[in-house]
Amino acid sequence: MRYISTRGRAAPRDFEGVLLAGLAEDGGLFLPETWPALSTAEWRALRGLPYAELSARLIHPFCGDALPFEALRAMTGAAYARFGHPAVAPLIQLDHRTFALELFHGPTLAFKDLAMQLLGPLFDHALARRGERVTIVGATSGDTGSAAIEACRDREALDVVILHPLGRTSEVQRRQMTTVLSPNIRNFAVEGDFDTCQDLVKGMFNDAPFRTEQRLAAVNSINWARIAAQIPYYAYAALALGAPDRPVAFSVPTGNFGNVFAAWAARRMGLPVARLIVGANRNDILARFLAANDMSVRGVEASLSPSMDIQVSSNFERLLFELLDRDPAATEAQMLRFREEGRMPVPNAAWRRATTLFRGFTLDDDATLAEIRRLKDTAGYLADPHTAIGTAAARALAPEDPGVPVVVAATAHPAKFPDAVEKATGARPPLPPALADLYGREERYAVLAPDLAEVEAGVRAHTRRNVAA
Ligand SMILES: Cc1ncc(COP(=O)(O)O)c(C=O)c1O
Ligand SMILES: N[C@@H](CCOP(=O)(O)O)C(=O)O
Repeated sequence: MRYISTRGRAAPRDFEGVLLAGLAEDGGLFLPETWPALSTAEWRALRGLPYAELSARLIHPFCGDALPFEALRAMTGAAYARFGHPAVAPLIQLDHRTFALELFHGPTLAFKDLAMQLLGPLFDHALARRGERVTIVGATSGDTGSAAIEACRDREALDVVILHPLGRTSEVQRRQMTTVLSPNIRNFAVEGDFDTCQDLVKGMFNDAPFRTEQRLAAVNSINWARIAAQIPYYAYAALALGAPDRPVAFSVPTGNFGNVFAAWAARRMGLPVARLIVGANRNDILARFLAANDMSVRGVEASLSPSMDIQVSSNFERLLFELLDRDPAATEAQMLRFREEGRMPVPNAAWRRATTLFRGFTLDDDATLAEIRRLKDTAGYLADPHTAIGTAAARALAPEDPGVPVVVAATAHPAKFPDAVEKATGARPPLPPALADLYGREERYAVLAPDLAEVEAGVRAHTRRNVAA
């Protein structure tokens, strides 16, 4: 399997190449040159498989010769054995046609663990084979950071630097990152929002000498391997509900567009997906795009669903490339204009194509609290604020055909956002036993200005220290 950049000017790579490269050198994102597709009979043959087996079978077509199937199967087996539920990603029925796909039974209680627990061993495998080490730089609005840190801590060939927006995550999210004191981990709190952090990460990748010197790698969903590892849970849910002989819809609380793009990729592989519902908080750029082709940045605002406090969604570029019939020059022109002007006039034909599958939905904080309360009252279900946006979106925008079930990506455990959940329901969700002492642990992080030179200096100081150690 070969991968090409959405901007067309970076050399194509194999799976291992894109795993280690992260962002393409031309600033674009990697995508498979051709999409693997399964026939109806092949999808049927996957029904009833355990999660680890299903994920190995669906991810392997993206790996090609770079990784033998048995090696990948051993990795998925070990990764998902760590999860706190035997189904790994259980499906919970909320009403007659709505289901929550719980993606938060991994070690850091958010959907990021599904991919990140696999990324750690994938990095190890590739780096051991090459005799190399890398510096991982990542940006987080709260969940990617802790999942990456948990997956990469104490791994010999990895140094990790995570940027989070100062004061803009929940306290549980921050502590999950900053209390990990492993010598290969470094946390920076940046005076800015998530978009600032993500921009700094891309700035480091686009600084070619620094990128080479530090041998940078990515754990954000700019890394194709993240998306590939998020595809199987959509198939797992759909197969359980009757696919490929029954279509399903997904409602996905969305920020960086990686999770819903993985659902789009599952559909591209032949899974019958009738609709993709994109849920947003007041940072509603994607909902405005889908409603009225208004892709314009208005500045990130803080909300009760901080992981979705994002305006510049990295993975939108992957969808845009597909909507523009894989025209890299047109994609690059759009992205450069978006960066310069903060708005992107997507050609009408491409926008209309997007709206045949995607619907956008926005929920403010008060309505999010009301939805958390409603779920508790009607289904006895405790949802975190991100998931609640997904369930409200599912009710509002379910397909007209009542025979199509709607699966909501339940992206985080309610205990990660105890203040919001308590405010909505009066009940404070306790942390699971493995994190029960989180508030008593020592924290370590440095506060940095949103300045590329300062951040690069911080990364250098971290990796030098590790080289010396
Ligand atoms: C709990 C939670 N829900 C939803 C999202 C949005 O997902 P994505 O960034 O893949 O769109 C995130 C962040 O990624 C998250 O942490
Ligand atoms: N919501 C994310 C933001 C980064 O998303 P990613 O999927 O690109 O890693 C977070 O919680 O950090």
